[in-house]
Amino acid sequence: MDILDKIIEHKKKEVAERKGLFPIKLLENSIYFNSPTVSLKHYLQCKDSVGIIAEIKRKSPSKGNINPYVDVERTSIGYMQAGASVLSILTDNTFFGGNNSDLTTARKFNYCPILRKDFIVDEYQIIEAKSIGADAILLLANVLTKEECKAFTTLAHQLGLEVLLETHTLNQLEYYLPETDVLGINNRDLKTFTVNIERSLELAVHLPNSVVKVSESGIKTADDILLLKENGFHGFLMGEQFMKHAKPEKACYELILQVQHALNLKTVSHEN
Ligand SMILES: O=P(O)(O)OC[C@@H](O)[C@@H](O)c1c[nH]c2ccccc12
Repeated sequence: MDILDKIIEHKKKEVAERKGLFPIKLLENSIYFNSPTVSLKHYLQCKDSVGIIAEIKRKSPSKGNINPYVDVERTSIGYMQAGASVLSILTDNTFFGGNNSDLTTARKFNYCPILRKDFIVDEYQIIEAKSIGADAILLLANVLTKEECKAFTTLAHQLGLEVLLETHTLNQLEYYLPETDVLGINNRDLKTFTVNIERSLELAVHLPNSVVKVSESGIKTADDILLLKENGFHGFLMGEQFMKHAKPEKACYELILQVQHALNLKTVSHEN
């Protein structure tokens, strides 16, 4: 049994418990349940932003503790002030140290798209995502059947949420549907933890330009982002590279400055 199997087994038990503790009727009473959402797809296509999806990740199965006591209010606001386009908040507690209130805290203080990063195995979690203030959910092709992905996408849209579909292999690109909002390519193999951003480049050539694409995991430098941008990526999901610093928002700010500087230089040299 690999780590992904363990996570999913645990998640199914957790969801069954939560359904008992917080029935759907209760979730529907949340102030966020009927609130309008902010479009991830739209924000990722804004021409004047770099496209960073900045993540709050306290720990991970591959790295252990990264920043267990992060101040979510300060860091989420700081990420947005740094020029990030989207926030990604891990809400899984057992393996990633996050929780639903991290997302709600980020929601209270920011007007931007917020991705709920968790392992969705049940429709209940999609309703829960809306009730805690998320704008978008992650669906993993690694974990779900094509039919489940389709049904979960339909429910997400009914609730006003967008879907980031995460893939890792060529076969999984078949999960992409016309109604999928954003396609993610995870550079990390969730079963072995090997990370290589080449994975994004290899898979992207099989996709039409019109697909909004996000490269996820293992992104470290401005050069990584420039390379991915040249290959048609709109979004860059980054966790550890920021979170390993005491002030993740400062690392985010510096990286965005570097990318903007490189992009400006490029425009100037094209003009000459
Ligand atoms: O910390 P990194 O290497 O920058 O990766 C961020 C993000 O892509 C990663 O946390 C992630 C991608 N897909 C996931 C699915 C579940 C949990 C976590 C993830």
